[in-house]
Formats: sequence, structure tokens, C-alpha cells
Amino acid sequence: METDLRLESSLWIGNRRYRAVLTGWYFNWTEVDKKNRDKKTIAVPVAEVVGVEEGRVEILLQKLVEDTDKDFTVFYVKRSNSGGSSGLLWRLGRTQFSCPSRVLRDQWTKHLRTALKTHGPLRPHRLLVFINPFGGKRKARKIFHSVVAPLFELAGISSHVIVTERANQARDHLLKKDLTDFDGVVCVGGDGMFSEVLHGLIGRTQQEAGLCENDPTVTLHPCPLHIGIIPAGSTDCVCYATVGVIDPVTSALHIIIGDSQPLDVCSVHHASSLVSYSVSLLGYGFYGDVLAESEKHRWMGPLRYEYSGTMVYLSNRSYAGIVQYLPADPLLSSPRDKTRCLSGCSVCSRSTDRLFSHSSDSGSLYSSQFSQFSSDSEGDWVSVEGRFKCVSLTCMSSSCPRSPLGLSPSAHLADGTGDLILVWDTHPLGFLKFLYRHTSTQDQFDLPFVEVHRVKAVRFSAPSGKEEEGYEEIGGLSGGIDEEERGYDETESSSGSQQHLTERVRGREMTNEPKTPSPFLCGLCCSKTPAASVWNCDGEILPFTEILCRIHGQLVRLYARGIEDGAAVHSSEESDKSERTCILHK
Ligand SMILES: CCCCCCCCCCCCC/C=C/[C@@H](O)[C@H](CO)NC(=O)CCCCCCCCCCCCCCC
Ligand SMILES: Nc1ncnc2c1ncn2[C@@H]1O[C@H](COP(=O)(O)OP(=O)(O)OP(=O)(O)O)[C@@H](O)[C@H]1O
Ligand SMILES: [Ca+2]
Repeated sequence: METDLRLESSLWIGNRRYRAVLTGWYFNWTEVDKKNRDKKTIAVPVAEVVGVEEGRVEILLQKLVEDTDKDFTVFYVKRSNSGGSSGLLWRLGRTQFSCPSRVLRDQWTKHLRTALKTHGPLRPHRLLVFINPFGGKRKARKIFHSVVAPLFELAGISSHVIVTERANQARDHLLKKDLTDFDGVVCVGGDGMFSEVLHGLIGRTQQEAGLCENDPTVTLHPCPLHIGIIPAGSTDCVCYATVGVIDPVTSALHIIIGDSQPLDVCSVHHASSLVSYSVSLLGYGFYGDVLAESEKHRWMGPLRYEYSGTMVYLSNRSYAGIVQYLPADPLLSSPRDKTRCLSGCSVCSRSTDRLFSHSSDSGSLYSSQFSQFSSDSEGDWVSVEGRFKCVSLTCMSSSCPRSPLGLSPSAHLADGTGDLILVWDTHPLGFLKFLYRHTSTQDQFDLPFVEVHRVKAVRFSAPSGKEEEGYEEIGGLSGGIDEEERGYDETESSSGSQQHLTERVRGREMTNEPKTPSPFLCGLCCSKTPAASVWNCDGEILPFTEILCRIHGQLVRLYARGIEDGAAVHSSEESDKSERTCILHK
């Protein structure tokens, strides 16, 4: 009987009788009417049971309302519509059961707990938690102690909590301190806090494996510890793009049940050294300038981005650059294929096999593909040159509340590729259209001055002399060049027609010719503007313009499962229209 988890008996919820069944994978209960007919069934996957307690227990507070010896309470994941966000909100469901005897009650709690151990092998027992008290709206500490800690306690997770006192404390801790007892690391904060944890864990893993992070051709070791994100920042892009909602309870429940979502990471190098890692946005031009401007207005909190975005938009800048990229296999997927990477994504699952099936060979498939990167031959690298409003590289969709489908709506979380978005210099209204489309379902890539490529690696440099040149005059809203002036047609801008060793020059063709300033924006725009922008690397400014980036497939794992498709989950029980726990109507 110890190995057989199946248990079936009559149980009561209030004065209604239920037939409760615990099979290997599900715990379900079916209401039985007076004529012994089955009514509706509620089925909870054992993997989504949060905890089992003796007695009648209240949610969160663990306050015993009644300590009867015939009752037990089951806590589990309950889904509800998020009302606007792309994913589903998770809530803590609770059902109190009464048994005819204490013996049966003990049998139920014992079986349920054994089932939890069997079906939750990745559930964390001990977590290292970093709280940034200054992130976002400065509510991280409160969010953790009032919402997350009680859930962890209920699930029997012990946590070692560190409230940070300085930037990079979490990264340094992960690089140096003993981590042996921990199953995972949780950050309570925004993308910047996540980035610290990411850098600490990747660095620590490579140190222990004796690998050199500076070498872009090295196949890095995946991190053994999972990362959990409790969102409490300004953008929370990584949380939104991997869970689908920004909600501390949902994220805490994903951590508790030990969900596991692999994530691609881009390493950024300059002059044979690692500069940084990025998962969400490596952006030059507009996004670099917005970040640089927003740092001056941190006191505004999350609104600093809207303010700085508007100021940078009005300054109408574009930058000269040379972009080279190594395209990914176009047969596997495309950034224009209108698919979305959702929970259980088949493109990502196939990538797992591709990325890791040869990893035991000394020259793995992935390394050998990437060896083109270091070899003398330029292989399949494509090179383009011109003036850009922005150049962005993202390893995932980078959806966030500002842009619910993200920078690249069809990008994948764990396919070993990134999407390179090139926005050529254009008229300010065209660029506004591009930005505005990020806020809706309209295709931001369906514009003649935008192209998107699925890539494995990217190089960027400013044309010689640009970095040192300092400043050039800029124009206001009347600046930019029209399509005729650019001299290329719309079909050329699609990512489909790739040529071998392509070299193209577009945009303002590297001249320094100043644009005409808008008379009504003179005060704002007639100032000098730098000839080079800066790189925004997941919200940090990089100190170099010339960089080399490589995507490392599935380098880290998050306590998440990707965005759940709301439409694919069964609908509700009459009493709770929003409940999404599997309910099977008879
Ligand atoms: C007309 C409405 C246009 C709305 C355009 C929305 C585009 C939003 C795209 C957001 C992509 C976020 C990617 C994630 C990046 C994170 O790793 C990083 C760290 O948290 N966040 C930022 O760098 C923070 C980057 C924040 C960028 C915000 C840009 C806001 C632009 C506002 C432009 C207004 C123009 C108005 C003209 C009158
Ligand atoms: N105690 C601290 N004092 C000052 N800075 C800190 C502290 N702890 C962490 N930081 C730094 O604060 C930066 C921003 O934090 P965080 O990402 O949590 O919030 P945010 O910037 O508001 O949100 P987002 O990154 O989502 O835009 C991080 O880069 C982190 O390195
Ligand atoms: Ca990817």
C-alpha cells in the first residue's frame, strides 16, 4: 500500500457528500446527490497541490479555526482570468474536508503528502531570497512579508532572506558565498534585481566549471539553481514575459510547485572580455537614450520611462552603425510567423533536444555551429550599415505591461536564438507608428523601415571615428529621411530574403549632414546630440559601443512555466465563474 498512492472514500464538504479519489496524478472530488448520482467533479493535479493541513485551516494565516480530528484542509493552485494581461492569475484555492473517522483523515493526509513528494521532485525546500527595498514603488519588503512568506511557510519552504543594502550585493553574494543548501534563488524586485541574480549565478557556475566567460565561443554550463522572481520593480519584463502576469501570488505559487522554465541568455563582449549578460533588451539608439535620460529622473519611479521616452522621441535622433548578424536556421522558426511561445512550446522543446543532445561530445553540435563565429571565414554572417533609430536584440518576446505582446511577439523563451530588430532612420511619425504598435496587436514589423531577423549572434560597431567624434547637430520632429530618399523598396525590408554574406548600406549613408530642426521644438532639439548612443542592457547602460553578442540556449532556469493560454483551460463552476482549476462536468 505504501507505493500505491490510490485512495478513494466518501468525504464531506460542509453538509454535501463527495466521492474523493487520489490517483497517481490527480486528486479529485465529485459531489454525490441523495440518489447517489454524480454531479460535478473538481480535479486538481497533485503537482499543483500547495499543502495539506490537519484541521480546518484558514488561508495564509494558518489560523486554526477548528482543530477537529476528523478534518483536513487542502491548498492548491486555482486559476482566474487576469483581466487584461496575457497570462492567468494564480490564486490559493482551499477546500476543507471532513472524514467519518480520524483514521481515515490520517490516511488522507499521509497519502496526499506522499503524492506531493512523488510528483513534485523539483519543489524547493530551501531558498535564498534577495529583497531590493528600493526597486519600483519601494514595496518589495512588504510584498514579500505579507504575501509571499506565508505561502512559503504553508508549503514548508524555509527561506534565508537578505534585504540588500547596496547595488550588486546579491550578485557578489552569489559569486562568493556558500550556496550548497539552497535549491533556488528568489529576487524580490525588478529586472535590475533579476539581472544581478542572473550574473551571480552564471558567473558562479562557470567559475566552478573552470570555464572562461570572456570567450564568446565557449559553451557555458547551465546554472543548477533555479531563479524565482517576485515582481516588485518598474518594468518587470522578465516576470511578465515568462509568467504572463505581474502578480506576487502567482509568482510565489510557481516557485512553490517547482515549475521550471529554461531561458536563453545573451552574452555581451567587448575586446575579448565579457561585458554583461542580457535576456530582455539589448538596445542601442532609442532605448539606450531613454535609459540614459531616465537615470536622471529615478525619483519619478516607474513613470520616468514614459517621461524620458517622450523627451527622447521629441529629440528625433538616429545613429550610424554597422550591424553584423549570424542568422538562425530559418527552417526552425521565424520572427514573423505569428506564433507565440506559450507554456509547453513545441519550438522550445525541440530546441532542448537540439541544444543538449550532443553536449557530451567534446565538439558539440552547438559549439561547432558557433565555431564559425571565431573562425577567419565570415561564414554566414550578414552585414548591414546605415543610420538607425534603434537596434534591439531580445532573447524572448520582452512583453511587459507597456507592451503586452512585447518587442518581438513571436520570439521564444528557450529556442537558443534572439530576435534582432533594426529600425532604420525614418520620419518621426513613422517611428511613432512603430512605437505605438507595441501597445496593440498591430504588427510593428510590417513597416518599410523595420526589419527583424532571428539570430544566434550579433556584432555592432559605429563607423570609424564615430565613437570619438563627440557631438553632431540634430533635428527635431521634421528630421529624418523619407523612403524615396532611402532608395529601397518595402519587399527588401522583410527578413525572409536573406542573402549569403550580404552587405547593405541604408539610411543616411554615413554622412554627418545635419537634419533640419523643427522650428517649434528649437529649445528642445537644437542642442548638440552625441554621434553615438549607448547600449541599454536589461536596464543597465554599457560603457562600450562596439560589442559582440552570442545567444546561449537555455542557460538558466526560472521557477515559471511560460505563458498559459487562457482559452485552452477549462471553464468554470457556477459558483465561481473565474475559477480555472480543472472542473469536469458530468
Ligand atoms: C506612443 C506610445 C508608445 C509606447 C511604446 C512602448 C514601447 C515599450 C517597449 C518596452 C520594451 C521593454 C523591454 C524591457 C526592457 C527591460 O530590460 C529594461 C529594464 O527593466 N527596461 C527598460 O529599459 C525600460 C524601457 C522603457 C521604454 C519605454 C518607452 C516609452 C516610450 C514612450 C514614447 C512616447 C512618445 C510620445 C510622443 C508624443
Ligand atoms: N539596496 C540597494 N540600494 C541601491 N540599489 C540597489 C539596492 N539593491 C539593489 N539595487 C539595484 O537597484 C537596481 C534597480 O532595482 P530593481 O530592478 O529592483 O528595480 P527597478 O529598476 O525599479 O525596476 P526595473 O528593473 O524592473 O525597471 C538594480 O539594478 C539593483 O542592482
Ligand atoms: Ca530565444
